[in-house]
Amino acid sequence: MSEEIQPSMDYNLDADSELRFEVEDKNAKVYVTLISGFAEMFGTELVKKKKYEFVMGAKVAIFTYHGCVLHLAGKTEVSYISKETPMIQYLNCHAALEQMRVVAEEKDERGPVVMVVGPMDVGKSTLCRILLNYAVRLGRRPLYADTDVGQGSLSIPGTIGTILVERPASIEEGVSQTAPLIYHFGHKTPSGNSVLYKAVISKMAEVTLESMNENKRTKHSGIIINTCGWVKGDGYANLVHTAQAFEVNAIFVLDQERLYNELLRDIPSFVRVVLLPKSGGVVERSKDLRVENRDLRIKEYFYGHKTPLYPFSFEVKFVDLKLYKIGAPPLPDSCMPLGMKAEDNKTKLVAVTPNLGLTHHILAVSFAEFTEEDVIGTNVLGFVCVTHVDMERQSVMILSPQPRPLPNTLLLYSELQFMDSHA
Ligand SMILES: Nc1ncnc2c1ncn2[C@@H]1O[C@H](COP(=O)(O)OP(=O)(O)OP(=O)(O)O)[C@@H](O)[C@H]1O
Repeated sequence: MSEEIQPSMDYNLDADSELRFEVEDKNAKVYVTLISGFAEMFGTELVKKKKYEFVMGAKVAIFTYHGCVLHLAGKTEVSYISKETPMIQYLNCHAALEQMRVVAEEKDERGPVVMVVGPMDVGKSTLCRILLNYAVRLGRRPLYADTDVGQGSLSIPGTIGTILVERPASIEEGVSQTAPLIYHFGHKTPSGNSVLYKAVISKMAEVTLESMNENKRTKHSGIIINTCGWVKGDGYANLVHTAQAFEVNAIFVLDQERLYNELLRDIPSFVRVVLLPKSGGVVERSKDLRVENRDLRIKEYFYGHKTPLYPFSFEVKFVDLKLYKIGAPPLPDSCMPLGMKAEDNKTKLVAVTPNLGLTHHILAVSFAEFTEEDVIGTNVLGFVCVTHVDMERQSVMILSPQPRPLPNTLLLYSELQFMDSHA
């Protein structure tokens, strides 16, 4: 078989410009090397002469403040240099946050808590990554809270979480996922259960803010909060709730003037609300691609990304499972017990009797041992996937990152599914 000759080319970038490219081919491998000068990818500096590998799905911008030469080898979908980037504005935002951190240090107060908002595909996650990278490059130790349940970066979809950021994101693998604090939500969009979403956000915010008191460096460094692209109606109400719960002191609004004006109207004036342009390079993702991405995140959870992981498969008897779903089906207020609102039902733990419908579903393994505990407000240990339900044997087969036994048997049902094609 003759090997296809791969294109390879040097790109000369002027100061304040970026090389953008996408990799779409399933088997393509694209390599980038910084030949001379200085360059960074979403805030992480490239090491000179090091070869970085990108595979299918990569949508990349390599930016330079001073000019550089980059070598690009392999089949890309598009590759071009752009001089129109909002990086200087993003850098100014970082500088403003840094000033707030200096003041926080002097007064031993909490540093900036900033929320990044905007519609879908405007580069919210990318801006968070840039701001976090710039902060750690200056020796800061900020927290990153990801409240995007659909396309979050800290764990599998259907969850929200917080992580302490101690080093710049890896060029090839993104934001580090070491030891995040993860909360189960169980739906791929906040609209799946808005009451529960708000309750989980409140709890996560409380714990995250409290954790800042344990470490002075983190306290002064602050928090960067990423949000969902759902900005209308209930989605907007969720954003306002998140801002209140985290007691934010700045909001960066990407691309949408309407959202910016709504926030100016509804958020107290001591919160700085800043409108920022989106980068022309941000790539729109179709609905199908979002579904694919969600699937990929779950696959990576069990099977790893660059470094392969080897999950375990074992049987668990129905009697050994304490399986719950959060949120009972809606009842009219008139049918509710005295003093309860229909809303309370949405955060209620409902026992699930195992059945065939569980097949392929993700289950969150709770840290809580008893239902009397605050299960919704307790973070999770990890996730398993039901690969098979055997009604005759009264058991389920599960895919788990750890060998048997389950570290805890209180499991929470998730609407998200994963077809394990490896099994
Ligand atoms: N300047 C750029 N040039 C090329 N690609 C970029 C650039 N900025 C961001 N991207 C890519 O665009 C894609 C979408 O960006 P990002 O995930 O930050 O958007 P988002 O607003 O957070 O999306 P969502 O609505 O799903 O939360 C990502 O794959 C990212 O790598």
